Amino acid sequence: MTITPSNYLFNYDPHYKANQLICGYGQTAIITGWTVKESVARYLTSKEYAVIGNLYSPTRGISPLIRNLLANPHVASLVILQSTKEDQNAGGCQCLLDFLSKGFRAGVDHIGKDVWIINSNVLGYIDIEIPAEVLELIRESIVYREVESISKVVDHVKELNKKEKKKSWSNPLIFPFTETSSKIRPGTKYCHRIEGSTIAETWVRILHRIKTTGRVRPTEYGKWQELINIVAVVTDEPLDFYFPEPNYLPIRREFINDYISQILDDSSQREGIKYTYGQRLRSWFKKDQIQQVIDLLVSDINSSRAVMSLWDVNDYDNNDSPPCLNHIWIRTIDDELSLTATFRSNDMFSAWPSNAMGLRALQIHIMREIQNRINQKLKIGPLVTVSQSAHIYNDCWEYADKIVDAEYETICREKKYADPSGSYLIVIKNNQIFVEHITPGSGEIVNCYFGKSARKIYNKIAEDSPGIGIKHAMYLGSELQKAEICLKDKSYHYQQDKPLTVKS
Ligand SMILES: O=c1ccn([C@H]2C[C@H](O)[C@@H](COP(=O)(O)O)O2)c(=O)[nH]1
Repeated sequence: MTITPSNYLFNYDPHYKANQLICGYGQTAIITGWTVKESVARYLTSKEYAVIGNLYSPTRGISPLIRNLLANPHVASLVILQSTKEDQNAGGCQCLLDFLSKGFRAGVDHIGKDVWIINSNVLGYIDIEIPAEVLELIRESIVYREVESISKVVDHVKELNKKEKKKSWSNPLIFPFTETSSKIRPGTKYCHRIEGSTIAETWVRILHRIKTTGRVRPTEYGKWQELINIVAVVTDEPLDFYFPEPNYLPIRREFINDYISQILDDSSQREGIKYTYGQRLRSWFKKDQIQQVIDLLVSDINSSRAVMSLWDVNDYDNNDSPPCLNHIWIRTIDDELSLTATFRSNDMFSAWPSNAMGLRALQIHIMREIQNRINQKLKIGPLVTVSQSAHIYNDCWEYADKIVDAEYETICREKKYADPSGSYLIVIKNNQIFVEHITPGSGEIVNCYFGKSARKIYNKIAEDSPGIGIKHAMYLGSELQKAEICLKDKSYHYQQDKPLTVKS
């Protein structure tokens, strides 16, 4: 009896990101880049491929892919699909191709960890735990082809399946994987208000908050650390966007224009592309919602009906990847145009900075369009994002920690004096502690407190002004205690903001 090639079955056994892969029984691994993997799988039978999976990031995605291939040495060929703008921006597939054709060298990643760096114009890393000779073995043993459309993937895979089956090029090889753990402090689970002047600053504060108090929980993608409802308020992102020097954000300025177009511009439905936010906003519901909001606010700048919706109730039934960004509200107050957006689920490490920049671009666009049509000067107000599941995936924990270690202290050191809750002037008068509460900037007196006990006064202030800044509250506690000491021990003289001095 002759055995036809299709009778051979190989079991693909994924060791990493198993639930993100479509596994089959053939010898060809298909890497779909940013194209939805199911849109390739539907044209093939499971005997025709070994595995089908996405490759998003050259720094984080190539290592698990190579580890899985080493654990499955029956894979003889790779078909690498690069067909979307996102593939060009992220460069994952290009970097993988460069690994195969140009190799790699020893180096360190941007947090100082030893890694293999791929010889490519795109920055890509491979875990140092995989020995160099093993990486050379995989480069010599696997054949590969780059293709630019789903139909070409299918044709090529079918062609490969006509050929003789190949012998495995090695025994399965598995290498250790160092997973970083997290020391978590107690903290509230729900609703965190995090404010920063720029997207970059706010991002570092978000990373710090999730890494220190977020709950670690399993998800279908592996582990992540999560807080529920992070309300991020970006107060002063400049119109041309701030990128720190050196840039510690996970995005580059060149990437942002393409991303902005995904939020601002309509796009037609294409196989393999999930959706774009622009499409949801401009045409999905047969209305241009961005234009609706502009028209509404031109006719009534105070309207509280400026809502854009991206969530379609049908997403429950027929969308494997329903939009993470769900609602956007525009609201003007004191001539400031603010934008608030809600996300059902938000990857705060890899996605939030570009999400925030895209939304800021939308906010600027809407403000300028309204400005052009009305006789009223508008200012750009804050950008607010509400992320219901605000999470960081475990493969980013180490990077997140390094960024927090490098940047958080510096950011916190920048003094911000203006507490929107106002200021407090403390003196000793008539043998009592006397406190005046004044408005920020204009300094009008709105309330006063007096008594002999610091504790009673600060408790009352905390009850009256629960929105007071945390550092401001701590400062007031220590100032009031100093005043109480001076009241009790007449040899000391009290002066706000000055060290305790003995009266001469
Ligand atoms: O604009 C986006 C699109 C996706 N994601 C992240 C959130 C989740 O980590 C993942 C989507 O997974 P699901 O919730 O759809 O399973 O992608 C974002 O943060 N922002």
